[in-house]
Amino acid sequence: DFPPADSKYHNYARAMAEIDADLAAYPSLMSKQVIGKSYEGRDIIAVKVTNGSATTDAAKPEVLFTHHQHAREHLTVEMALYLLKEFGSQYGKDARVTKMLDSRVVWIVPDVNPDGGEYDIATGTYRGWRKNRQPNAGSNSRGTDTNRNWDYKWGCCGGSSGSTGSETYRGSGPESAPEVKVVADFVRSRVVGGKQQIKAAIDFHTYSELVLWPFGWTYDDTAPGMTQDDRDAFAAVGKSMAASNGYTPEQSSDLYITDGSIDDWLWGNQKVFAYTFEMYPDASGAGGGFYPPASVIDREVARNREAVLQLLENADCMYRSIGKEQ
Ligand SMILES: NS(=O)(=O)N[C@@H](CCC(=O)O)C(=O)O
Ligand SMILES: [Zn+2]
Repeated sequence: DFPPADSKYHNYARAMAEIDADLAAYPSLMSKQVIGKSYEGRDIIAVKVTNGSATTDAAKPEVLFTHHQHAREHLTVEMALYLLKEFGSQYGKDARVTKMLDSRVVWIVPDVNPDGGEYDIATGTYRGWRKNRQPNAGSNSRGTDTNRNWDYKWGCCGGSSGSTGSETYRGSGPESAPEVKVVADFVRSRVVGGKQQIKAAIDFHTYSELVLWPFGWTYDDTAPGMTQDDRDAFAAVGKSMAASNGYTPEQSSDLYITDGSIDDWLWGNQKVFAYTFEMYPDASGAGGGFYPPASVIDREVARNREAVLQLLENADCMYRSIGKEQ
């Protein structure tokens, strides 16, 4: 479990229990589905948040929030729990939240890598673990970096490693990590009538306080599959979200080249306007690096409230942000 001083953080069991309590408290807004299992057999869940009695779901654009791809980035699970609490408690009270839950479907996958998260805290002292806990054939090194395992330009461009011991090991093939296949299959299941219902997404990470958008595999702003309008819409909404939380907005390759990332696949393969948020602390790491004190949780999860609302409000047409309909 977490060290005693950090007992406010939720381990897997406590996070799942908190979510079940939210489901019980807000039955008309929330439902849970198990979308698959981690390598070690833990449930990977998706929580659906919408006013079920409003117009049929078919008419509502969908937005996906994913959390905890990287084991040591525990603040991102707290971010998921905050969103569930905020949506549940503010529906019918806050006009923007109410309007969004009446007109959007929100999917929250609160823990993509539960095995890694549990391993990181299993001894009561943080291990600094990043990857999943899947063994690698012929190697004593465990773990695939799930954020290099998505099936878009996998291993194309020096943005990942082929060495099993590397922190950015891309796996034996695209979607070789069970956790990635589970979430990718879920996203593919949201193609209805040939159209992907999910329009926008945020994958939460720590740290450095950044709002990132694709592509990560190339330094170029535009490329096949990313027109100037696409890029300008990504940047316009990205900059607006960053202005609200004080993070730095940039294309993810401005940080470093990554290949096989979730955002490149969500946009490149599914045309989902997908962002990565790197949460607190800033790039200096002052404030605790991957392990900020529990005292900052409430402030740092609430810091993204406005950005989340802005993405929801833009999700029906991201090009509106650049004065286009497309
Ligand atoms: N959270 S993190 O691992 O330090 N940074 C992310 C950045 C993701 C990205 O650039 O798309 C990663 O390298 O997967
Ligand atoms: Zn990360």
